[in-house]
Amino acid sequence: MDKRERTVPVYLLSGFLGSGKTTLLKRWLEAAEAAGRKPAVVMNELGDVNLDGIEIGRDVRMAEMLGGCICCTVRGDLGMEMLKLVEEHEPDLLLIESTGAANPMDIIDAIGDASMLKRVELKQVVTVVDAKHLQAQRDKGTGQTFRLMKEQIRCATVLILNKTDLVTDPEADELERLIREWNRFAPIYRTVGSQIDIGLLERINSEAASGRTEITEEPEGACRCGHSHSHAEHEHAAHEHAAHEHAHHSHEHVMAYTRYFDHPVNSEAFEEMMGRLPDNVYRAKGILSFTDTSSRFMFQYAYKQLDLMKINPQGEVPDVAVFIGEHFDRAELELLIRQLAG
Ligand SMILES: Nc1nc2c(ncn2[C@@H]2O[C@H](COP(=O)(O)OP(=O)(O)OP(=O)(O)O)[C@@H](O)[C@H]2O)c(=O)[nH]1
Repeated sequence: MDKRERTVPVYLLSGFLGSGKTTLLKRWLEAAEAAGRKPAVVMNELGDVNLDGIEIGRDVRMAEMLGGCICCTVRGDLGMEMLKLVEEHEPDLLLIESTGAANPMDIIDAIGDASMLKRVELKQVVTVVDAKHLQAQRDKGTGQTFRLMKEQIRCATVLILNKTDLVTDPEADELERLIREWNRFAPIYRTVGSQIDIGLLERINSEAASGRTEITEEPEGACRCGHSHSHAEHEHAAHEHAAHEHAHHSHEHVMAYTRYFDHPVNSEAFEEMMGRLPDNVYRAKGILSFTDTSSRFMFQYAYKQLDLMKINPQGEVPDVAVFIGEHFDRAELELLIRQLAG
């Protein structure tokens, strides 16, 4: 069949900050490449630089949407970027990685709008859940982060309970029960390093996201995305709208601070500084040159866990760090960073 007549399947990767979406995206791209399929990617970052994109192969067609979240500030651009990718590159599949602060409901709407203009079809909403973080949020029991995580879980057609190496088996059982209360339909897979059979991920439950599932009553705790529950959607239109309004604003508490570095820093001082980050800075990533090593490093920090990887980025990539958290004091953070520079 002529590629232009085919429908391009779209997979949306959702999940809170640092849950393992990029790790999954990389696996997906490897699987697509191994199967001889051509993927295209839309990556969205809250910060002004796409650090995750550096890890993705240069030959993958990618649209970067930076400095805002596709579910609101740059939402209008998503459809356009998708259509451009499809038009120009005729991919076999399209993967969209949203920021961890995004509410999938709004992105699903935007994909729906794009599908009216081009043959693209949302196949799965894959929500990656950080087991340890969900556990901590559940223990706290309130707050915008907890509500957003719940929303992301509700909208999923497939759920990945990731980072299960950081919880015990009984704790993972408990978390699955909690997730089930919010989403009764999506299969749940436990993973470490988002390791899952991608073929399976593409096959399972494949009608759910595209609106073909017939559901005669809205089950308690069901997804409110309105894409898989067409009956309920009409009956509860007003309620849906209220939920939408609320959800649309539910992540405004999350903020990003992008900091460029003019000089290399000491690696030990850097690790020490990361250990002193305030609790409300729960995610950070960046690329740095150290005074005491010859290679450059990419760092990833999620909920107190710091990983450093040697990298050799292509092209001009500045030394930069992006810090993401809730209502944190930028001045306090800047002070920590200045101390680092000596
Ligand atoms: N312990 C543990 N760490 C993991 C696991 N999966 C991913 N990580 C680490 O968690 C960090 C965040 O992973 P990413 O894949 O970048 O998460 P993300 O959801 O794309 O993050 P954002 O783009 O900030 O929303 C990285 O340092 C990963 O190496 C896991 O199963 N266990």
